[in-house]
Amino acid sequence: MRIGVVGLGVVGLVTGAVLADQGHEVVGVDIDQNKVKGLQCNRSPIYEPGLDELLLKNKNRFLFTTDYSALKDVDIVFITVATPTVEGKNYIGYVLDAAKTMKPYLKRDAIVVVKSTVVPGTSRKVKQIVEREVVANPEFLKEGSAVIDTIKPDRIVIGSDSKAAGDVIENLWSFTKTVVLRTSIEEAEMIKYAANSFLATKISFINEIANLCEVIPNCDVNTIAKAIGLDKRIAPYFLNAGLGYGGSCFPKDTLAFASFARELGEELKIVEAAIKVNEERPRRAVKIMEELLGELKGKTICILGIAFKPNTDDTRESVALKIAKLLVDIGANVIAYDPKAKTSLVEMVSSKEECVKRSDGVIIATEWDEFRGIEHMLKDKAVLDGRRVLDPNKMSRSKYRAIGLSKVR
Ligand SMILES: NC(=O)C1=CN([C@@H]2O[C@H](COP(=O)(O)OP(=O)(O)OC[C@H]3O[C@@H](n4cnc5c(N)ncnc54)[C@H](O)[C@@H]3O)[C@@H](O)[C@H]2O)C=CC1
Ligand SMILES: O=C(O)[C@H]1O[C@H](OP(=O)(O)OP(=O)(O)OC[C@H]2O[C@@H](n3ccc(=O)[nH]c3=O)[C@H](O)[C@@H]2O)[C@H](O)[C@@H](O)[C@@H]1O
Repeated sequence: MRIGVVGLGVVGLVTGAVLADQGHEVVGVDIDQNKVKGLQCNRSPIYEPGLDELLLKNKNRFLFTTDYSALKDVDIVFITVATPTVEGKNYIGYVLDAAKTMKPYLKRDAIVVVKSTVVPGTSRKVKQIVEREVVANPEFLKEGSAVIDTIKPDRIVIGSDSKAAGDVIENLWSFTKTVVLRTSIEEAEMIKYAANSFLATKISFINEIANLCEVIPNCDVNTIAKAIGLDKRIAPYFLNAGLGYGGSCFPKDTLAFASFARELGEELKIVEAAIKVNEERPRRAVKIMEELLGELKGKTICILGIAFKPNTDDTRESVALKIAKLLVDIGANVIAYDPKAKTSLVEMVSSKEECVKRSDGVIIATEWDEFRGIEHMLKDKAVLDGRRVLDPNKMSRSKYRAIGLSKVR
């Protein structure tokens, strides 16, 4: 089929690349000229495992442009533009702009698919604008495993008014051989927010248990998480205690969902509590460093990992950067190392060895594999293992703290 993808971020690029790999002719449209130019020269704007290879392999089937008229022959067009949270609310301006701009070029029977995360009611607005069938097909991929998540998703959600339009999209994704849920448009939009909010809540829940473990002797949150996760009703996933959730989605989507509910006169109390717990994480990390090192003004703190999670160069809403900012504000010197991500907020150094060597204290903020097994490098340093990558038995008792591990052991 001929497919359009509007918005070439993680979701648009991966969706386009995977569909091109299935033999479809795909055209990607973005308003960012630099991004499009780079893609035309085979330069991917993001690091995502497997994506470069897929783009290269399908370079004749996935073309890039800033010109919306390239959508004139497409059978299906995905809207994958950004939907940031602005002043606490889901901003759908880019989605509506994309819909308005594409409309004059679309074939009469083209199907418009809303893949961006949008509050219930948005896809129906898109339908009014484009005057074509609209399908809500939310995306559940994770950064760092976006390609594999798109090829093998846990489920596909297809919300549509028209059975025929829904069938076309169901058929498009049939190669994934996964469970398909056919829903109303509004249910599909709601499922996305409910899923992200539930996952964020799971993380905040275990982070509160971690806080409690730290003030009880002989307690390790990892043992608690493992044991509760063996109950099939709880499941072992998303129970890694740490410095809190970051990234381009959980923080923005939980906020937007809670304020969307409030506008309708409903309070999502649990989601609001999950947000509050998460917002307190960076300050807690700084407090632990203060307990280890005393006043941090003038001290050098090395942050290992600034990406919001491993295997990505994405630093959007990265907890590491929030901690860095707090440290800078209180007068600490902050240096950081990350295998892939960059920032201009603090000095980046080129190796973990240099970062550690120059520091008084070390915070492990992202669980990159290369930070495992480095206990020997950390002797004589104050260390906060914010992502539980170190072996507590190999660490000094007085200068080391780990999230969710008793202060007194
Ligand atoms: N990043 C992720 O892991 C996931 C993101 N999502 C959702 O998917 C959507 C896209 O997210 P990302 O790929 O991270 O976005 P992104 O922010 O990385 O990229 C969005 C792209 O849209 C482009 N854009 C904005 N307005 C445009 C317009 N009118 N016409 C054409 N292009 C336009 C921007 O230039 C940018 O390149 C968001 O709604 C997000 O919540 C859903 C699941 C996973
Ligand atoms: O809507 C989205 O954009 C996506 O948001 C998340 O994906 P992503 O943000 O890429 O990454 P996650 O693996 O979910 O991690 C998010 C944050 O939670 C933290 N996290 C995750 C799991 C855990 O157990 N503990 C924990 O602190 C990570 O460190 C990271 O900062 C969801 O997992 C995806 O299903 C969803 O599609």
